[in-house]
Amino acid sequence: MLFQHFPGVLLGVDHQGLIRCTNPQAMSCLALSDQLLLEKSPEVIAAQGEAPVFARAIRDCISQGSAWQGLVTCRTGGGGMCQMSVVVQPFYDAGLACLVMLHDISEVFSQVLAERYLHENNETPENISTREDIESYVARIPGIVFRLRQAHEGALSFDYLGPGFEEQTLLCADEVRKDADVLLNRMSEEQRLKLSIELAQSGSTMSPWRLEMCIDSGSSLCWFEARGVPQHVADGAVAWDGLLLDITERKLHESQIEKLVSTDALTGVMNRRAFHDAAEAAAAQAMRHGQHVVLAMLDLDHFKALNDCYGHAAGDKVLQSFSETCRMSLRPYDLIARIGGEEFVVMLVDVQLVDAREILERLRSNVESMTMQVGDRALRVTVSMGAIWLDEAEELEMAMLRVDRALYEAKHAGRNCLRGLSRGGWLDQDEISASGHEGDGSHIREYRFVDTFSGSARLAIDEPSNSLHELPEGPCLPTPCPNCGQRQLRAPTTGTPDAWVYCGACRAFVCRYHEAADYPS
Ligand SMILES: Nc1nc2c(ncn2[C@@H]2O[C@H](COP(=O)(O)OP(=O)(O)OP(=O)(O)O)[C@@H](O)[C@H]2O)c(=O)[nH]1
Repeated sequence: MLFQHFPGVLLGVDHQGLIRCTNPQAMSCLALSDQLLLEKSPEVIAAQGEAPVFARAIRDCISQGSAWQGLVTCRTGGGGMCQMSVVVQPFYDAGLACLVMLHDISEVFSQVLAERYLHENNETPENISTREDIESYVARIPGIVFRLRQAHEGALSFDYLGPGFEEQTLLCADEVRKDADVLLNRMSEEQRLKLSIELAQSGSTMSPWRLEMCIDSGSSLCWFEARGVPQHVADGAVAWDGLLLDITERKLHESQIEKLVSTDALTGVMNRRAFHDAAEAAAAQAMRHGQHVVLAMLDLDHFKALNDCYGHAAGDKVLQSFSETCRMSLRPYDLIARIGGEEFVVMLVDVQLVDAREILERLRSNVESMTMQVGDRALRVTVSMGAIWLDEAEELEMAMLRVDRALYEAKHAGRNCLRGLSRGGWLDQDEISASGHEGDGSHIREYRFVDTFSGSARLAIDEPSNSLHELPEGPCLPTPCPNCGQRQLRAPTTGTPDAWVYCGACRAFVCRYHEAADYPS
């Protein structure tokens, strides 16, 4: 009985997930015969790209008894497509595990229009039995039925907005009907643009469209899945019959799952996988805008000993406090991730190079002064850090290798310190010192970096622009070094009288260019 008279397509699915029975509407609505459907999985009727969601809904229904409602673009026997509202529900009878109920939303829409006609004219169209029938039919359809019309000049208006719109969107249906912008203005710029692209494509190819959109009701954010089927209407304009389905709960669930898989459970910071994606995106964006990006690797010192002495639970507590200190010491848009047991990475985006050193130093010192109470003891830890700034177009994997070497240097140098790496080699922190040179009233400060990796020297000038100037590998000056007498003085080829001159023998900046070279005074 139920199968014969159900006002839509019904598929009975067994415990293996295969269709066991259908109703006559499968043929009349989808033009699919029993031969094509029986013993197949229900997702065979779903259009490409839609099948996985549909298959999962059926799997979950069979294994967990959970029901599902959604919209699926289905293939019809004639080679066409249609938008079906789908309900998957457990059904333990006659060897079945669940029922799949499908309603064609265009069909629903014509029923809705018929209902309106019925209401306005107080007449009964031939194909409709009673208003109660239609109302109960429409009530079974999940979502808000609409007809959206686009006039020739592109203006959008709603011919029809079904019941439930006001409760779900908290917007006044009458106002939205008069002016679609009342609804569209609640969407982000990006989603409005997506919608207009979908509508333009759908209007020109007369194919269905589908979009997930977020509507800001003022007091909350609601997610909807919208689908529309186009048709030409009387005045030659295009109208879409469609459904808005509230998917807020699903979106919330998805974002919780996303958070779970991207977050380190112990510390709440990002895990390695999430960091990789976020760091690549952040670095690419910063590079596009000409901003500096600094990557640092942090490793707690003697953590094994701490675990051995005070127990794993105390170690866990230290990791949590350490993460919290990182969060508090950095800006909200800097990235922090735990990539191993007691190993973390930090990415500072849009940072001036000299500031980066100060930020990381402050973090190191905050960790040093942090105390954690374990029983009657106050524990202290220290952290070693390696830091590099990212080169343009450098792969993140390569940068991770470089920063790992910088961290190794920090451990090697006695721990609880920061070591950096220039483009060519190590920046030995002990050698980094502000020379106090203030230019002539300008804000130029000079830093000395001795590159112990390659043995050559670099001169970094902290100008207001924070740009880094490397000492070119120019020829030796003929003058001997005022310190050691060796002839190994080098100066920038663009050397101004006040530029620093580096002695390869002393491995230090020893004098100004005009003091060393035959500079015309
Ligand atoms: N409590 C706790 N310990 C962890 C966790 N993950 C890794 N560890 C421990 O962290 C310790 C890391 O030890 P090592 O790699 O030898 O490093 P270290 O003792 O910090 O020495 P240095 O890095 O050289 O200063 C190991 O004992 C791991 O068992 C965790 O989630 N919780």
